[in-house]
Amino acid sequence: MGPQSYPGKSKTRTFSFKKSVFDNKKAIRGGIPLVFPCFGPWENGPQHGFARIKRWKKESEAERVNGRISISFSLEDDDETRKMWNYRFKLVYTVDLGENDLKLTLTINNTDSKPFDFTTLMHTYFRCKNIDDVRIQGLEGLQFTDKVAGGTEAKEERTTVLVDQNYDRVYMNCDPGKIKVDCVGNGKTSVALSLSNLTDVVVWNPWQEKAKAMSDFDDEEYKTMICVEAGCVSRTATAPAGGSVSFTQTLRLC
Ligand SMILES: O=P(O)(O)OC[C@H]1O[C@H](O)[C@H](O)[C@@H](O)[C@@H]1O
Repeated sequence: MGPQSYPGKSKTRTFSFKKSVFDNKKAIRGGIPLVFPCFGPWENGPQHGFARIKRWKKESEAERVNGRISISFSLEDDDETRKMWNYRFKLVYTVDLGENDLKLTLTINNTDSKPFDFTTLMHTYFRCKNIDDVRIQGLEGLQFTDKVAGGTEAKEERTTVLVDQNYDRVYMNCDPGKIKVDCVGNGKTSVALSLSNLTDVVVWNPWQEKAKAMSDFDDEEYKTMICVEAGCVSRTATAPAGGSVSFTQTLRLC
């Protein structure tokens, strides 16, 4: 689940795929799916966990304050989630939209009497006019795991990252206020990320061959999307019994 479009200045900035259907079985490809409690392949359940395929409830009515609109949704454990992962929890996701920014906060409440470990991520799909123009700033000097190269680690040397092939990298220990994605939306827009507790950023585009093999991906759609996903995935986070942990990403048009 996640906002399916980000209508800053009346233009759609995030991306939804033509072939995506929400059926509670498979994740939607587009918007900002929420990954929890496991990023990547998961031995107990579906890839990236169950949060993105479950139907969430409205937690509060939409509220308009000082030109912003905000609404919260929640997801609690049920028989199905406990079969995969035997913990009680309540996730609260707050979407707070201003004229030029979108603030997304995921709070993971552990309602159980034992602590649990998890990984989580906001899997943002940005729409772009042309992937060849997209540039990502703020990754220079970071260690990354290259999943396409079998999980090898390397250091990013470039000040500006462009994606021109099958790309799946987990950048670690990111500066929470430095990452910026240029030339998204209409091709002239930049979006700056401001992160709290989300220390990793995954950059993903499956490129031509891999996209062709994916049933919910049109053959040419890889050219008009880039995923820049803020998460806590290279290490697990812990929610203590009865406690909570919050993660925030703000996307600001600049
Ligand atoms: O196809 P999905 O389950 O939605 O995952 C899409 C992608 O998500 C992340 O970016 C992972 O790093 C990739 O390895 C994965 O392929």
